[in-house]
Amino acid sequence: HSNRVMWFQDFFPPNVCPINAKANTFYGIMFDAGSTGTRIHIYTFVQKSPEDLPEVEGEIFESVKPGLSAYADEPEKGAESVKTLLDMAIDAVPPHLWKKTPVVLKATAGLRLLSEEKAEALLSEVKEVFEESPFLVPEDSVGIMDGSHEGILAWITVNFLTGQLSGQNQQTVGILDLGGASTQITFLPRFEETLKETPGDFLTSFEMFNKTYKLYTHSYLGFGLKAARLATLGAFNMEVVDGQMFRSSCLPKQLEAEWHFGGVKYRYGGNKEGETGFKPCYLEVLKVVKGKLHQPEEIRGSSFYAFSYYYDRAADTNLIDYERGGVLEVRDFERKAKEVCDNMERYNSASPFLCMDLTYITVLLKEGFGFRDNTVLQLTKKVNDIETSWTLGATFYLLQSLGMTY
Ligand SMILES: O=c1[nH]cnc2c1ncn2[C@@H]1O[C@H](COP(=O)(O)OP(=O)(O)O)[C@@H](O)[C@H]1O
Ligand SMILES: [Ca+2]
Repeated sequence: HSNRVMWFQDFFPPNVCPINAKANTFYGIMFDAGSTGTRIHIYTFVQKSPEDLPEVEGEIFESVKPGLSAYADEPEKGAESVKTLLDMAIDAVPPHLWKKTPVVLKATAGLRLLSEEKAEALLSEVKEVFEESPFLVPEDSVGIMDGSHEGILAWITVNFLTGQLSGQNQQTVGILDLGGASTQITFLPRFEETLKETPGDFLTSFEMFNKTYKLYTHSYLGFGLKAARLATLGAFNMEVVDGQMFRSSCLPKQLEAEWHFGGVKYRYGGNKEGETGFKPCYLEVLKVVKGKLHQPEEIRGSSFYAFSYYYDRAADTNLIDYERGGVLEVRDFERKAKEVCDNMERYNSASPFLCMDLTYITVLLKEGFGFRDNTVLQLTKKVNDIETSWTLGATFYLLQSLGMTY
């Protein structure tokens, strides 16, 4: 690579292109169209020399709710929510770099669950918004991301930010992402046995920063926290009959309410007459999870980074500090689930789903992935002030494919 010209050199005269000054700063804009919200990440990078990995100098982050899938029947409105966020990038990126700054939107599980027609309508409206912007719009700039990429790119992000992708002694960490509609698990297998025991479609080779990683990764569609709520209520993927009521022992007894997800309205409530509390709730949730997930032996003893709803629910219940995150064991989620579910009346002010959510997280970790009670989870929202989201990995991948980094 030694002869490669840094990409910016051809539009600065050589005498004003000081390699160590701001000229080697570049930007990337990545949209995360998640099932519960749309987010923009505007990254600033500095590449000090072609031999080093680029450095992330900063990130501007903003989000809107609901997610694109909530606009399934009014795609222009969905695209408008993207436009609002993109306008921020106009202010954040210096005008002379607009044309060199790529903008991409990747949608995840919310759009995977829509019909192809509705998803396509939304994406093509978004594409129009991009094309009217002053930024670089690569081919395939708007689309639905592959589930395996979602896990891999989050793994790249976390391991890049924790310094595991540079230098010699790489001790990579596995990651757990719990979204609204899907959940991902990704790690670098250490044992030959794991590779042998794992179904082929759970293993993906991936090249990043001149290295190839063979990762274990899988995205379980329908196993995100909100999809799991519907599954527990027996309402996931159901034709909802008008006025139909879904009940669960994981909800406060007297509760009756309505909930919108993926453009559908659901009525739900507690077990007015029957049982409520941790035990019956656990059994109810277990039906949703049991036997549905692959359990790699190797992960039982190792520690994982966890974020998204793992983080949010741990922070909501003071298991970790909302700003700083923290370290937990799987059994801490179970302890908290018991506490909340067996005292539901005391907790229902925050969210009526708190008991169900904590129980689902417990069941997913223990009975789904097969983690032990004492498996350690590092709950992290940010590392060095950068969000632990697949979006950073996706931006690296994008810059690499455009020849802007090595
Ligand atoms: O940039 C981020 N950093 C950390 N967490 C994020 C970020 N963006 C979204 N999340 C988390 O993702 C979860 C919502 O999942 P999402 O809406 O992405 O569903 P999906 O992944 O199933 O499509 C929430 O817990 C939210 O806090
Ligand atoms: Ca997500």
